[in-house]
Amino acid sequence: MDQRTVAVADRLGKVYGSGQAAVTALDEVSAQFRRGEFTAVMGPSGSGKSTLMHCLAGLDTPTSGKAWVGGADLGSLKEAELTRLRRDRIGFVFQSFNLLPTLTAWENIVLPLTLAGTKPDQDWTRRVVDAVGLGDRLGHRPSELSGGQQQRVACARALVSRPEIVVADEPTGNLDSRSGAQILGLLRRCAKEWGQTVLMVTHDPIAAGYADRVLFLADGRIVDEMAGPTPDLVLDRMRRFDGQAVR
Ligand SMILES: Nc1ncnc2c1ncn2[C@@H]1O[C@H](COP(=O)(O)OP(=O)(O)OP(=O)(O)O)[C@@H](O)[C@H]1O
Repeated sequence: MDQRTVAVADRLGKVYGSGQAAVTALDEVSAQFRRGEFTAVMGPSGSGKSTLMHCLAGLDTPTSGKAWVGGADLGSLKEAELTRLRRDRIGFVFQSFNLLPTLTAWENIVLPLTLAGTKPDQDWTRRVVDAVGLGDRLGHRPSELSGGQQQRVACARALVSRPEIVVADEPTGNLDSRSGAQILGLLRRCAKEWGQTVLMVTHDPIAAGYADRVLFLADGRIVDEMAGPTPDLVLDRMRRFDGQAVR
């Protein structure tokens, strides 16, 4: 294994339900994710993108195969160890922001530290807050912020504990293109400047163009990989998903 490998999917399989109702969401998916690498995961609806991310981030348990993070086999961890790993090593950004409405932007950002009972690393927190560029909006509640600003708060919250891995599930799905570009630029910076490993699910070829590589899933399998993606190349590849719905 490459020394820079931070996360590994090793023949991951996931079957939901059983018998006639069984759905194979992942079918022997193997992939490695390196430090400082920004990977986009694409594929038709239902191809297993979210399931793959959730298994890699310890939010879901695979039916077969293994997920490794930082040398730890997630399947061998006790629930408390898994919770700690998720808290300390993985930052999550979701399409729907998931901010707490009663807290200010600043309180939302430092919430993971408050819950963990740790003091913010002042220097790092300042860098994160500067990077998301919320300026004088830190005292506002989510309802007083635009969607783009809310997602920037969510990104800062994901980054404040300085995780090795940032997992983003359609982070720009609810944003206009300008706000989306700010989020994507920030995720790129996480990888290039701060050496974090970024995994992003997206349906958008423009978003995928910010990544270092794209993994294409179909029917729970990796069917292709593209290094140095551009929106045009990605769009081209998506059109070739035989007869499958492409959003
Ligand atoms: N909790 C669940 N119970 C049963 N089936 C599930 C569950 N979660 C996902 N699935 C099924 O597993 C398959 C893969 O789902 P997944 O959400 O990973 O796909 P996706 O590529 O992320 O889709 P989308 O782009 O629509 O979000 C789908 O057929 C889905 O219906």
